[in-house]
Amino acid sequence: MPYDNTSIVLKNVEKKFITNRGQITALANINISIGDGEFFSIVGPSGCGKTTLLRILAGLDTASGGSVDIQITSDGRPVNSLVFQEQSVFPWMTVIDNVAYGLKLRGISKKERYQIAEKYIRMIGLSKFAKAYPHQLSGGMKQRVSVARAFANDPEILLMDEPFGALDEQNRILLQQELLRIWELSKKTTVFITHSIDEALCLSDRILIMTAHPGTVKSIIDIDLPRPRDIASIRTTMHYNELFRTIWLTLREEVLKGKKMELAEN
Ligand SMILES: Nc1ncnc2c1ncn2[C@@H]1O[C@H](COP(=O)(O)OP(=O)(O)OP(=O)(O)O)[C@@H](O)[C@H]1O
Repeated sequence: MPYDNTSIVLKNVEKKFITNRGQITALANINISIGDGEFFSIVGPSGCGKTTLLRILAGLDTASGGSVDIQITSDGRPVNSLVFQEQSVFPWMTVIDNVAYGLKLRGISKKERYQIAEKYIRMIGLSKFAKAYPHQLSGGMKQRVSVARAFANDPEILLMDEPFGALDEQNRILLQQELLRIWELSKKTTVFITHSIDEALCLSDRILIMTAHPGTVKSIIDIDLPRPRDIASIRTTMHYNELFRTIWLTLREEVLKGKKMELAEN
């Protein structure tokens, strides 16, 4: 691995849930090391445990077994920032107050937090809406506000659960390119869930492909496409197409397995 330090180390992570249909194993035997500054994506069939894994990394849930080690910051910055697919903006706050929210919790003065928030609002192209309330924004715009808030927090680790899932294609490409640019500048360790092979390929250093239920590591693929990346150009390369094919063939088996299991359950 090309990283000097690891940021996240998962050993034999397991997650079981008790449901009214009995105990289910959502995750089993997860062993992964994510490098400091790495862009690491996770793809897998629906229900394979991607969100569960991210929630464990975020500390919103605990593993039933195994160990989760995450590098801690010493300078009081938050360890992680989480961006969900569903928009997680506060409806009673303006755009700028939403973006500056994490900074306020850290006791940063209003002047400074507004300066930082304005920088990220500019980056996501919403300067004209800084004083607007979420109900005045489209779904995609609200999604961009959550992304800006995550960056403004300046966390050690960015955890993103399909952050662009609700966007139309044009805004999605713009934000992917923006995320690439900000990531290349900041080199934040990023764990990114997506259903899109293309999105994972354009953004990542490595892609974890998970098995269908229970979620385990099927394969981890190095994405050795050159950086800095331009999304439009990278898609036209032969290597992109080869990687796409490899990932799809690996994932396809699991998607079909997942569908068979679903049919058997019903
Ligand atoms: N709180 C919970 N209680 C019981 N079962 C749960 C809970 N959270 C998740 N599960 C189950 O764990 C499994 C993994 O769910 P998870 O949401 O992590 O999958 P996913 O890969 O993110 O799915 P998708 O791609 O559809 O978003 C599923 O079978 C789900 O039903």
